[in-house]
Amino acid sequence: MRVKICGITQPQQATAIASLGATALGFICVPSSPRYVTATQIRAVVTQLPDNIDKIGVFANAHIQEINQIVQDAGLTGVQLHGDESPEFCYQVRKNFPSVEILKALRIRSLDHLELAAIYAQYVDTLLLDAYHPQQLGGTGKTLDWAMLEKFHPGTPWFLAGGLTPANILEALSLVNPDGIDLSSGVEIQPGNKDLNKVAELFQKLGSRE
Ligand SMILES: O=C(O)c1ccccc1NCC(=O)[C@H](O)[C@H](O)COP(=O)(O)O
Repeated sequence: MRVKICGITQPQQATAIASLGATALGFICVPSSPRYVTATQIRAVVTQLPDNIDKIGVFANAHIQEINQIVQDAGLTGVQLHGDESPEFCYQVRKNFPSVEILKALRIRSLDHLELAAIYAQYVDTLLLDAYHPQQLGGTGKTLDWAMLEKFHPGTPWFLAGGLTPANILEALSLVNPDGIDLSSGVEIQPGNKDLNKVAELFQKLGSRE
């Protein structure tokens, strides 16, 4: 299973988290976020990481030119669209970056909202389901209703996100069967400062399933 730790800001924490078992790291390219990092800061982290770690930039309602510039300057291997991007916009991004993984985050409010997944699945490589929060776009610590996702099979690989922690991950995975999981605030001391003990506990819990 893919494991993405999101909201990385510090090079030493990135390499430690990769060594613990993360397969992907996320960098928040949304200026209003307390976890925001510039392309220069991301590059400083990315150059320290092994090739097999996915380096994913998280954007929200950004212009395609801005995404383009940051992908190149930072050395990203993936782009996560976490705002209100339309399927058409996702398709444009997909066409612009044929060798970059494109992820669309859907902030799920209700069962009806899940129907969007089938539409977006046609235009992106991967979906990410996050919890809806009226004021914050992401990193909220709010969980989804996992029982609602028991039969969720969008036809494309997907990550489960939203309020996952070392304490609740096994319960979540007993109900839901995603291709990957994404955690941010559940493994943090404060926004952008990851708690390596919690990350280690997460991988210990995941290891106990095998
Ligand atoms: O984390 C942020 O600050 C953020 C800001 C704006 C857009 C997206 C953001 N995070 C996206 C993520 O992929 C988080 O990992 C995801 O929302 C889960 O967060 P959490 O509930 O804290 O595990």
